[in-house]
Amino acid sequence: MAAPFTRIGIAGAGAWGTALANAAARAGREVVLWGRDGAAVEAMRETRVNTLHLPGVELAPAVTPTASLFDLSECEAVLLVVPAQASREVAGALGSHLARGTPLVACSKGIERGTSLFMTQVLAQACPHSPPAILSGPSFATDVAAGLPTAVTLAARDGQLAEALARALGSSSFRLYHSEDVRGVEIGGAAKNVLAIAAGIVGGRRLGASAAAALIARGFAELMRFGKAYGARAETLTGLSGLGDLILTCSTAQSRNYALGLSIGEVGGFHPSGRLAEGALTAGVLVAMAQERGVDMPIARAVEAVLAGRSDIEQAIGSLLARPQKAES
Ligand SMILES: NC(=O)C1=CN([C@@H]2O[C@H](COP(=O)(O)OP(=O)(O)OC[C@H]3O[C@@H](n4cnc5c(N)ncnc54)[C@H](O)[C@@H]3O)[C@@H](O)[C@H]2O)C=CC1
Ligand SMILES: O=C(CO)COP(=O)(O)O
Repeated sequence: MAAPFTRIGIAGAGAWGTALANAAARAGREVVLWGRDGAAVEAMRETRVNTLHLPGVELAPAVTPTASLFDLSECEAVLLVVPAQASREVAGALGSHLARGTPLVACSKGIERGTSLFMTQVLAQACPHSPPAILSGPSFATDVAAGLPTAVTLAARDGQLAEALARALGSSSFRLYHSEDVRGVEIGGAAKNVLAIAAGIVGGRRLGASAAAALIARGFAELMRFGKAYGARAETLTGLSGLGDLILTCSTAQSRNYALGLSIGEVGGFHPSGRLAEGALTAGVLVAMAQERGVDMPIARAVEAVLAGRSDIEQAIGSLLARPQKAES
């Protein structure tokens, strides 16, 4: 029988971790929310607001903030919600605290640089006694925190586990679909962030709504090609975590990745804002992995070249438009 998941741990008290903590509380769970910054956690305990990352949103009464990883040891499942590149470090530190078999759900969107591993592969290595799962889909932290209707996908290799976790975290405003296609779900979230930077550049350069739509459609073709080459199912890539999240993130400056592209398009160069934009960290490894399997991803390549300073925007746009005409695929 699946665990009842009475108590859920959240490792990472940024915008998304805090929003997920409230969502889990809304689903009727007891929630322990871990953040690494002791002073910020203390302030959260006193004010019941995560002023730094999710201002204006009150923590639900069932959420207990803590700066001690030990406090996650009683949790029946833990959501890992730190930036993708920090996932190995935090999952490794969690390992000694979690009971054997406690599911660990990756909620970040990226691919590990240096190893080219997807998030659940990183978790499996760093925390080998926990079955890994992935939660991803079109969902801004502010929307989820506000209780606006949102739908995402939760995947685990064990379909019964995915279903039980989805049931434990879901509510009328936060709907979770379950899946066994772990790879498909994690690829969609990682790739769409890179493509969203391109969409932002198109917006910042004022290239028009037609170009924006073309970018999404051709970007989706790249995501599909990459996903198929790495073992994703087509129906996952066309679902919430693939096409759904691509459309969301390529459409509004509410996305930090789109906003980064917007500023590049407007200003003409890459000036890091200090806000997390996972696509900027994923672009290089995504393009390298595409190349390795012979997958053509011209838009992702152009984003990577701009971010690395090897190409300016006019060159990047020019190289995309100058590609030889070909059959649509
Ligand atoms: N904000 C959003 O709307 C959504 C974000 N995500 C994903 O969630 C992940 C986290 O994003 P956000 O929470 O929005 O970022 P954020 O910038 O709001 O928060 C990141 C948190 O991680 C912590 N952190 C960073 N490095 C750490 C380390 N080495 N050890 C421990 N903690 C560390 C920071 O202190 C901070 O609390 C990203 O992969 C993002 O793509 C997914 C869906 C929605
Ligand atoms: O993943 C997200 C929405 O689904 C959040 O996007 P950004 O990280 O670009 O803000």
